[in-house]
Amino acid sequence: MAAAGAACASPHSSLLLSRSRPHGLSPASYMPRRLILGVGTSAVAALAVATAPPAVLQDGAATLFATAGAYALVRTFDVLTERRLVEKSLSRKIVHVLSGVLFMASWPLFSNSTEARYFAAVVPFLNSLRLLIYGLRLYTDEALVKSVSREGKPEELLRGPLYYVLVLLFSVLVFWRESPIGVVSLSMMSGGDGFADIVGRRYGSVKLPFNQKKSWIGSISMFISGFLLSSM
Ligand SMILES: Nc1ccn([C@@H]2O[C@H](COP(=O)(O)OP(=O)(O)OP(=O)(O)O)[C@@H](O)[C@H]2O)c(=O)n1
Ligand SMILES: C/C(=C\CO)CCC[C@H](C)CCC[C@H](C)CCCC(C)C
Repeated sequence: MAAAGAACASPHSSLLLSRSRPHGLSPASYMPRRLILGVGTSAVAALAVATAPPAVLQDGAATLFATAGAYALVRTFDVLTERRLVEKSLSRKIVHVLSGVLFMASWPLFSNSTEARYFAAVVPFLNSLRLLIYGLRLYTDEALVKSVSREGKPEELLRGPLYYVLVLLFSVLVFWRESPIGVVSLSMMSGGDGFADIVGRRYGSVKLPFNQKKSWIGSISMFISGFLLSSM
């Protein structure tokens, strides 16, 4: 099994083994070993295929995991702001950064099937429904409003946060993991924009000549963090 595993791990190991005769082995004793290795390798490959979970199960589990993660993220920052461990405006930006970054980080959990992107799209879709329901005040969710709004008004959910999850939804459906356009755009929107705020608000005393609300350091942080994130 270990030998077969090693042969699987490196495609050359099986070739090397079949060309060179190990010391102390007669051709007679060596031949069956070659045979066993060959059979073992294909058996392990067949076993791996047979025991792999069906794509639909894998994608279903990944969707559940990411949906629960999104819920936990918002709850965590609600608790942190409630206990005054994190400032409200900082909490909103951290949720902004982490939502996109962790969502992209969850993509490898999905299978390679053609339907995988639709499963992944369920996560921003559910979150957009959630923002609509609470933003329109059909129900109330204090935690969500506190974690992602500026002033604590439910209507605010229908602006920045809703546009944000709709961009995630669009990018997953159109670009998924296959195009760098999606990854770069989401990295800029989540990481770049979030870091521009976090750094710019604290250290951005020198403003851009054409926009007095934005600073040089904030804009530079946006490009650097967006670039680093998309290259990861
Ligand atoms: N290039 C940038 C972007 C942002 N900022 C800083 O981050 C703050 C928020 O910027 P932004 O994220 O663009 O604004 P919003 O999220 O729309 O607004 P809010 O201030 O309500 O968070 C700005 O006021 C500014 O201090 C900056 O210095 N340079
Ligand atoms: C505060 C926000 C934008 C305005 O600046 C972001 C709002 C985020 C949403 C309420 C939650 C979005 C969750 C993502 C769709 C999925 C995250 C999954 C991950 C595994 C945690």
